[in-house]
Amino acid sequence: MTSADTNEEQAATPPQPPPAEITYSGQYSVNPLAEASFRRMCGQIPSVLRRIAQLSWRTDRRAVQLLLGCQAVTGISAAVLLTATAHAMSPILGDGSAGDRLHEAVPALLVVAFAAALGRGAAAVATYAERRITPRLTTETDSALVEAVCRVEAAAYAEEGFSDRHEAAEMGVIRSQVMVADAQRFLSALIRMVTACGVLSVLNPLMLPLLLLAVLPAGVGAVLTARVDYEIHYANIADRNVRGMMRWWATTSKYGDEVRANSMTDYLVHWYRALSDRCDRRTLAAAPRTLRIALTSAVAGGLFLIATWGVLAWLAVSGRIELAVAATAVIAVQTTLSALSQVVINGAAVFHTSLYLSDMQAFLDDAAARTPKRGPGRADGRVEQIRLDEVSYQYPGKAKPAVDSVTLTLERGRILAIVGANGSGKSTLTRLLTGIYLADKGKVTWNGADLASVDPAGVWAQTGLVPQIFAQWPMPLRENVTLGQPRTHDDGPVWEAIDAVGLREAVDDLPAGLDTLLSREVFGGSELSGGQWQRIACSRALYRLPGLLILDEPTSQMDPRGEHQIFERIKAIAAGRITIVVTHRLENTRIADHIIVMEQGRITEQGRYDDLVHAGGTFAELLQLSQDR
Ligand SMILES: Nc1ncnc2c1ncn2[C@@H]1O[C@H](COP(=O)(O)OP(=O)(O)OP(=O)(O)O)[C@@H](O)[C@H]1O
Repeated sequence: MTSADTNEEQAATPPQPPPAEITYSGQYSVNPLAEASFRRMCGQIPSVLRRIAQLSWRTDRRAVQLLLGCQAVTGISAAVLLTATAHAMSPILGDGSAGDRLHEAVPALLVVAFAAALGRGAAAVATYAERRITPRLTTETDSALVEAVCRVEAAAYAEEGFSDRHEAAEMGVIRSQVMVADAQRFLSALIRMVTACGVLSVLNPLMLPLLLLAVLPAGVGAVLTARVDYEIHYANIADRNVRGMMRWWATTSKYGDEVRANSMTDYLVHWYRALSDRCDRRTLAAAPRTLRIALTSAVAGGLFLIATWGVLAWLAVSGRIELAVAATAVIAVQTTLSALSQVVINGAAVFHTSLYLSDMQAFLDDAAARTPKRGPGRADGRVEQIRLDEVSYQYPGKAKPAVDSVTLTLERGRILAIVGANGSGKSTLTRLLTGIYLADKGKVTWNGADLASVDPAGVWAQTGLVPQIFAQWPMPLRENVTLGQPRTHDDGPVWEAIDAVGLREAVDDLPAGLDTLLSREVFGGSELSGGQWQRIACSRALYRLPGLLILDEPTSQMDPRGEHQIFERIKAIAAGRITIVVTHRLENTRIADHIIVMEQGRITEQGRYDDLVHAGGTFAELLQLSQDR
């Protein structure tokens, strides 16, 4: 092929398609702030301070007490400092020699120095207290979020907006790293400001309203800017969510081979950049608005500030206040101004935090409401029989049920095989059998108890599941088998499970045997092959000695020896449990006592292997196709 051919071919190739436009959708797509008034937004600050205080109190009471104590000391020292300054001014600006004036002012100046030192000391201790609270508060918030997601009904994952709201809630965790510091700075600035204002209003009542007017525009500006930031955050949630997922898929070593050998790097980078650009575009589009807000508030604030200084000069020049009082007023104005700007900056930060905390709390509340609450029933005793009566299940947003009016009885000691085309509902059926999903119609019973009213923990304690796509936990091999639920103090049963799947030799070859960390990415970790991982997945289900053993394509990655060994094992232990095998390798269904064939969510054929082979139905057709090479 000539280079001209190559160029022609390249020119004919369509450009890289952009990432799909995904919007944070459904009932949660409405920005809660869009219609909120400025007053309502400011009104959120006290309630978020209360929330932060409650969270901190639960984390470390003593540190909170220390923090509050420091705030009180800050207020007292600020008041003492200004009052002592006023006392020092009279002698300093009075008559007499410089030495005499200074001498007379010394006691007041000493008080000033002491109050300043006390204020600084209180600030340092407050920072220490905040640093005691923040890490644990963040960990607590983060862990609560992880736990909430792990504990919801599995059906929630398929619901509209669930993962986007999870992403939005993550921002609350990030924000929790700064919220105590923001709240602490806000409170201490507020205390300093109130104190300085008090002193100022004693000196001259006119000064205070003017000063408030000087800072008010900055406050309004900061809150409006926080509102714009939140709007952008809100608009970017869906893209950020997808970008986060894409980042993991693109960079995890698990898919490294596929990314490279299928030349996906360029497209993935293009995707990632395109999503980031989309987020940036929204952010940049808002920049003129924030600039307008900043300029307007600066101009308004500046005008009021000029008025404040003008009034102070007029009071002093016209002799309405003494020079000493005017000098103290200058210091009080400066103190109030700096405290006020801190109040505004940190108040806006607290307000900003409140937005993300509300998202996080809403998600946590929603997740708590979605934990399985199925009634007081218990699935006690070994499971002897599972029955499905006219069971149907439809995924949210899907037009047709994934499982449609299925009736079936499973008995202990028997093996059921489920076969059928892709998407015919086999995996969904296993989720219904185990109560991972609850049926929309009909009922599933374990030993006669309806799963809709039974605590699922008891059901899952009796279940061993090898799913089609199984987890490869970055944990030591032992925990990959026991899943953190050891049956004995020794490793005997672990080795038994490993022997059952023919993995002893491979484990012996690992650098630390059962202690080997199964994660190539971690220093000292090792990696297994795909088939070896699948054997681990089988061993963990066997290790549980479950009453219900479900194997969904358990040997798809195994060599024939491994596959044979697993099926021999399934047969050998079948007497003590209900066994379900989902498979596309129809030869493997020979071990089953009963086979069901699923099509579009329904059971269309059932019987034993020999009957179905000669029935001339779907099973026979699929078997023939699998042998037609
Ligand atoms: N989490 C989900 N959310 C929405 N729809 C789903 C979900 N999981 C499965 N489905 C849909 O339900 C139907 C049945 O899927 P299921 O996974 O049960 O099929 P299957 O028979 O196990 O397929 P396969 O042989 O490919 O594993 C399919 O149409 C699928 O698109």
